[in-house]
Order: sequence, then structure tokens, then C-alpha cells
Amino acid sequence: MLTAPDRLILVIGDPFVSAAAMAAPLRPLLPAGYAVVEHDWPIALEEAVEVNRVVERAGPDAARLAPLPDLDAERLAGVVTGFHPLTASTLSGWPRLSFVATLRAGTEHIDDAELRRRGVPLVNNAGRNANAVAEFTVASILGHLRHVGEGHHAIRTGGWRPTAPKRGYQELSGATVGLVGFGAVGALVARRLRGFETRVLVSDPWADLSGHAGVRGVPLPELLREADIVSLHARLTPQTRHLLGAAELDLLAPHALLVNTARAELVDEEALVERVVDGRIAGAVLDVFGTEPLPRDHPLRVLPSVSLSPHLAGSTVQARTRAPALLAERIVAVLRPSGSQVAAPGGSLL
Ligand SMILES: NC(=O)C1=CN([C@@H]2O[C@H](COP(=O)(O)OP(=O)(O)OC[C@H]3O[C@@H](n4cnc5c(N)ncnc54)[C@H](O)[C@@H]3O)[C@@H](O)[C@H]2O)C=CC1
Ligand SMILES: O=C(O)C(=O)COP(=O)(O)O
Repeated sequence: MLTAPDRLILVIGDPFVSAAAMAAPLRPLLPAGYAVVEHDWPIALEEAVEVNRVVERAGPDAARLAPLPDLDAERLAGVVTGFHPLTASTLSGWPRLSFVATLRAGTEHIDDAELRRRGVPLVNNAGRNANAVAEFTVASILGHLRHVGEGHHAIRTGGWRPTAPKRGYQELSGATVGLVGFGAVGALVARRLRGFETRVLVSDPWADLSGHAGVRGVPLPELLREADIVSLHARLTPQTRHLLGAAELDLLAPHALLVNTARAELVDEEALVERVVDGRIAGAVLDVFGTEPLPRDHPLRVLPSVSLSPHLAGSTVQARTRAPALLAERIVAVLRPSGSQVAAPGGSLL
């Protein structure tokens, strides 16, 4: 006889990945007695991005939230969200949660203090698009050094070779690259760089560098002084905001290139612009900005020594396809009975 499932899992999709795509790999892995309720976040991509920027800066309570379905809270065992924020007040209406999960690696959009207090594990999706970001980082460094964008633009606008670049066309091989942050993305960037015969310096107070051949851990000031290319891969937290302020930027060599595919607020953007304008820093490669989309009259738009991309580093077909399956495995590990991998109470599994 068929009985109604007594435990529900709410899956909240977003404009990047639908609830159906998120739920598909999870459903067949769930133990008996669980049912999935799919709910799409009915807002446009632009607004979703804006809500998430607000959340990353100010925490989930600052977001404008779309209403979630009215479910029997006593039966709600888990919630899976993409970028949709989950505030303390939303979570407090669900007293029987066994887990909360997000398709993202970052968990800024979830009030984890509330979960920690209740001992509910928060499952995140570390590394879901790390390869996408790592490849993009290396590609945009190479593109910048060889002026690929300018060449393309020159041909598109009826010309041929672009105006000769000030420092000529540079090779990556032989350069000293400094990675600030050595988590999922930073470690992969180091691996991808190995084939280019670069010297790699790392500054990350918490990373274990053993097992990573060819990288040397150094204090941040040393990295900033020595690197030809500094690439940022730390997460944005209150502690890492303006990790590179004016004083740190002044340690960079005059020929140095600053690369940021992580978060704009890791750097004092105004101080960076000033230094690129007056030539104290040779150039920058930026995928992330204090305001996105970048305002039309922003000085970065016209600086010749800066290569820009519209927050694209993590967006690949492979990353989006891989993420729901990767997360489903991680959720099921939390739901499994004792003896299997279980997150620390209130902690993140990964
Ligand atoms: N542009 C894009 O499309 C995307 C950007 N990102 C960004 O890429 C960055 C890296 O992401 P993941 O590698 O997944 O993060 P992760 O959490 O795996 O690694 C971050 C690392 O930063 C380190 N860290 C913390 N404080 C530090 C400090 N003061 N100095 C140096 N290192 C410090 C941590 O120890 C950790 O190893 C994040 O900012 C993330 O938001 C991620 C995905 C897409
Ligand atoms: O910055 C982006 O575009 C991201 O995709 C961040 O996602 P994450 O939290 O690293 O999974």
C-alpha cells in the first residue's frame, strides 16, 4: 500500500538552476519516506544577482525575499537552496529540519548562526565551479599578457594590430605568481599554472600546502613584493574585506599585474584605480566589481591597462551540470544513519 511520505525536502530553484534540475539527482538517492517539493524562485536573473550582492554584504535579513510555499512545517526535513537566501526568521518557522543545503560553495545567504544554535548541519557545495574559475583565471592572465582583447577589438572595429602595448607582449612562463587564498580555486590555479613553468607563492593563513608540489607559502607582504602577478582567491569575510588596501597595493612592483576573479571587496577598488591611473601598478585583470553591472561611467571601463570580464569566471555548462549531482551525494551522506559521514552539529560538511 502506498503511504504519504512523512518527510518533505523543499528544493528552491533560482534563475541559474531550476528546482527540477536541482532535485533530479537527489530524488533517486533519498531513503524511503522522503518526498521532494520543487519550488522555483520567480524572479529575473538581474534581480537575483542584486539580491545576492545585498546578502553577501549585509547578511540574509537584508534581502527582498519571494514567498516560499506553505508546507507542513512538522514534516519539513530539509531545504535545498541555490542562491535564494534563508533568513533566521524563515528557518525558525521550520522546527524539524535535519539539514539545510546550498548548491553554492559560499553560505553567506544562509543564517548559519541560527542553524548552529539548533545543531542543524549546513551542507555546502565546495568546489562546484572551482575548475571553471581556475581555468578562467589562467585564461584571462594569458589573454591580458598577450593583449588578445585589444587585437580582437582592433579587427572588429576595422583595424588590424592594436596600438603597440606599453610593455610589449609578455609570456607567462618564468613569471612569479602570488596566490592570495589557497582553497578550492587557488589550489587548482596552482595546478593549472604548473604546466607554464611559473614560480608560485601562496599566502593563506589556513591552507595546508603539504602535498602541493612547487608552491611556497609566504607572508602576504613578501608575496606582494615579489610577485609579477598577484591573483586573489580568498572568500570575502569581514576579516578579508580590503585585504589589499592602499598600503598593501603600494607593496606591488611597478610592473605587477593584479588579478581578481574572487570578490571586488577584497581590494580597495578606489585605491586600485588611482594606482593603475598613475602607473604605480602596471595593470589589472578583473572579473568582479564593487557594483555589478559596472556603472557605465566607471573609470575602470576606459583604463587601457585593465582587462575586464562581466563576472563570468564560474559560469560554465560543466559547473552548472555538475553542481546538483555533487550536492545530492553530500546531502544523502548527512541523511544516512550512523556509521556514515555526518556533519558536526551546526557545522558545514565541507
Ligand atoms: N568570479 C566568479 O564567477 C566566482 C568567484 N568565486 C570566488 O572565488 C573565491 C575563491 O573561492 P573558493 O576557492 O571556492 O573558496 P574556498 O573557501 O575554498 O577558499 C578560500 C581560501 O581563502 C583562505 N583565506 C581566508 N582568509 C585569508 C586571508 N586573510 N589571506 C589569504 N587567504 C585567506 C581560506 O583559508 C581558504 O583556503 C571566493 O571569493 C569566491 O567567492 C567563486 C566562484 C565563482
Ligand atoms: O561568484 C560567483 O559567481 C559564484 O558562483 C559564487 O559561488 P560559490 O559560492 O563559490 O559557489
